[in-house]
Amino acid sequence: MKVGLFGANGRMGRVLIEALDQSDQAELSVATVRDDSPWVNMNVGELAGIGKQAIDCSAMSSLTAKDADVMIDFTLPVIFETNIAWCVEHKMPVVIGTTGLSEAQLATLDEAAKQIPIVFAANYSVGVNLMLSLVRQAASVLGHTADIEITEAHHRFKQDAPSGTAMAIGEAIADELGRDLKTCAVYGREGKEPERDQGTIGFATVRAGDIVGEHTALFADIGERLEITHKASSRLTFAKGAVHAAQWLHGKDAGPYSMVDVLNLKL
Ligand SMILES: NC(=O)C1=CN([C@@H]2O[C@H](COP(=O)(O)OP(=O)(O)OC[C@H]3O[C@@H](n4cnc5c(N)ncnc54)[C@H](OP(=O)(O)O)[C@@H]3O)[C@@H](O)[C@H]2O)C=CC1
Ligand SMILES: O=C(O)C1=N[C@H](C(=O)O)C[C@H](O)C1
Repeated sequence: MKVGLFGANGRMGRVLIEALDQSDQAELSVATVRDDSPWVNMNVGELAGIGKQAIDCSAMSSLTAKDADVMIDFTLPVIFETNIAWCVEHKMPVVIGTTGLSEAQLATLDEAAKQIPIVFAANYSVGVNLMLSLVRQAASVLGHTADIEITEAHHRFKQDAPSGTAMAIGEAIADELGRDLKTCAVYGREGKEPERDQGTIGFATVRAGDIVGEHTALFADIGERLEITHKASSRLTFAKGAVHAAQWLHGKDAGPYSMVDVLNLKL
């Protein structure tokens, strides 16, 4: 199966090249970069630091529908519309990992999924997708009495906050409790504040150094607290999950799919 990459030179793009090199079933067939990128014609293996590979990076404008069976897109929201429009126009299934998408962009994604198969997940690790079930269970038992706080930490280069995963954890907990995250979320605190409102879900963000990605959901009452934590120590975890998703997506009907579908995690 032929897999293509948008944004081959990004942090995730480079580890996706590595994950595809390690895959027995998926083969990297095209790796795009901006038309004016210094990486156009750079060998993908040399870009990823894994030794020379069969193909070089291509300018985005040279991409054709014959180049891949499925595309993978881990880029930034600024280029999201361009990439998804290309996939819709060329009837190309796509695995999307870009986070920080706006409400309008999520609506565009839903519209596109009426025409092409799309896997979209804020986090492609098995552990985080299991965590999304565990926090629901914790919320159903403790959530009506405990204070709920979600904390996340990432590297200094990350451009969106809170992380997509933190938002997905918040959505899962709010959904389980019948709350609307839009109205119950509190993002950071500063200065003099009234006593904590138990109906809220708090978010706190750390950006530092080279932290790959850490998330904790805290359920705290008087006398006890439960913390559910996931720590990613390698981006290869996300990349391997995305390659797995691409293989799973190949041949599927149009529709929106999640990593829970890919992993069949109906817990
Ligand atoms: N779902 C998941 O499991 C995970 C999701 N992510 C998400 O993946 C995304 C990428 O992360 P990361 O690799 O660290 O980010 P990087 O900043 O390292 O890479 C971003 C990529 O997008 C490209 N890009 C940015 N702006 C433009 C533009 N205007 N036109 C064309 N290309 C553009 C960059 O190309 P250029 O260098 O030329 O600008 C680069 O290839 C983020 O949204 C992150 O949150 C990350 C890890 C896991
Ligand atoms: O930007 C990152 O690096 C990551 N982004 C994703 C997110 O926003 O949740 C997933 C992972 O934590 C790494």
